[in-house]
Amino acid sequence: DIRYRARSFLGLQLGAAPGSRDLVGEARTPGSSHLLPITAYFMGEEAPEFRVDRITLGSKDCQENAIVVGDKTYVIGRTDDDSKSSFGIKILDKLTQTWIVPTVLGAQPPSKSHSAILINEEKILVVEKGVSLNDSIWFLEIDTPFVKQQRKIKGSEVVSWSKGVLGVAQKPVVISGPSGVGKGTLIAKLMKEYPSKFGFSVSHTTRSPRVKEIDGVHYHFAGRSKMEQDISEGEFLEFAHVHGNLYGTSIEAVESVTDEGKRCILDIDVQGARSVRASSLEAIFIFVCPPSFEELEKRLRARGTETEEQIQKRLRNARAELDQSNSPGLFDHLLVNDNLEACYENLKKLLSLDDDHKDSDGCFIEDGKATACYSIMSKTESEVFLQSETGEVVKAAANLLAVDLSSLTGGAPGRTRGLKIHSINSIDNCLKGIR
Ligand SMILES: Nc1ncnc2c1ncn2[C@@H]1O[C@H](COP(=O)(O)OP(=O)(O)OP(=O)(O)O)[C@@H](O)[C@H]1O
Ligand SMILES: Nc1nc2c(ncn2[C@@H]2O[C@H](COP(=O)(O)O)[C@@H](O)[C@H]2O)c(=O)[nH]1
Repeated sequence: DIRYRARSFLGLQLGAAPGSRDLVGEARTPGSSHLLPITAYFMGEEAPEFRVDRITLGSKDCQENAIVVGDKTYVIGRTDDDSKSSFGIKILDKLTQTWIVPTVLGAQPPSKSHSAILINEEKILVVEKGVSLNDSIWFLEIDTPFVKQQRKIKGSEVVSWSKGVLGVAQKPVVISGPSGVGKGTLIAKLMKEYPSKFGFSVSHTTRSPRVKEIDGVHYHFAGRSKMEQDISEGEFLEFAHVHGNLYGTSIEAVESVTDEGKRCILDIDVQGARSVRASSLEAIFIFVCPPSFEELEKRLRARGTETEEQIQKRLRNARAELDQSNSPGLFDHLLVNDNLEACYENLKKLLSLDDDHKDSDGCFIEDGKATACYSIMSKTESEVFLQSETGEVVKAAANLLAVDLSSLTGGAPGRTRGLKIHSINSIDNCLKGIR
């Protein structure tokens, strides 16, 4: 039913009289020439300035989608500007009756034509047409933990693009512990033994390189102002002031490892671990303890990389970090690094125990690289159905795809991993799902 489908696309109440709190537009349903009279009214008046009056959903000239989420309406539009086209996003706040132009974080979709649907209070699914299926699934994060965090930092409205990635990656491993406990030593052993399985998240830091440290390998050594600017532009998953310097994990540092099909290892302090815990990145958190405070001091001195003043600072901070290792819900595992070999064996055991996520399972689409032209047809609680624009719905059941929403896992901001897509064998299955 065209009206039903248009309503579920837009989240709008159709046929509402002027004066009601409804948004308005004109909707053309996929494969149909019907135009539905939807005129957007707001508090008795037409919405000002950015009026949504030409929504042509699912057709080639798709320009705008309006998605209602509580008191806000997100308008996702495509703007053609000289030779370049890009996404424009505006938010209508019903309470204040104002249009807000949010800061948009993350790499944006290719901005061809698209369809969109709200999948939960945190994310809008956007399906791009005329690109490969691998590149067609995007999420506009509107209220994920990452967006909430960025909103707080910027003090203004923020949304963030996140690309859907087929298949499930293994959870990254966050390793924390006081300076000198042996985190780097344990990670180096792991990377040496399993070079194709694990990849190191190369952090940024404002501290000076030590002898033998290589820029881009051990750290990205950065100037403070550039790093602060990149942080304010949302490029970092987490950052913290540690022992008098700024350290941070860029989103790219984690995603480049995961994109290589490797399990990402992060060596970060306790503040950083807390931030990652609060982010959308699902990870395993390990705290490494020294056998005693005296032994920690001995190792730090024996390493010979810090001045006496820096050693004292690191030891003071170590006490605070050790206190926080028991914070409820922060660390999943504690490892005591007394005998190095024994600790390393325990680390390996612990990591293989969590081997429940196999790489790239659950994707049933054979050719994700072929150019696809799908638009969103409908949604159930756990799946979104996509219809090929080149097929006729009733006859060509193979042209229907289901995106499994239950399988999504948080990647670092910028990617949503765990996408499973399968073709619908029978139109009946699909219709059953919709009903
Ligand atoms: N189990 C161990 N027994 C004795 N020495 C160790 C052990 N583990 C690591 N070390 C030594 O302790 C020193 C500190 O180790 P490492 O640099 O790996 O610590 P870290 O936790 O990574 O420190 P930071 O947080 O400052 O980077 C190194 O000289 C290392 O060789
Ligand atoms: N929050 C973050 N902490 C980090 C990051 N990279 C490293 N660290 C931590 O800093 C201290 C000191 O490291 P050092 O190399 O100067 O000895 C140590 O505890 C690391 O775990 C980061 O990106 N974010």
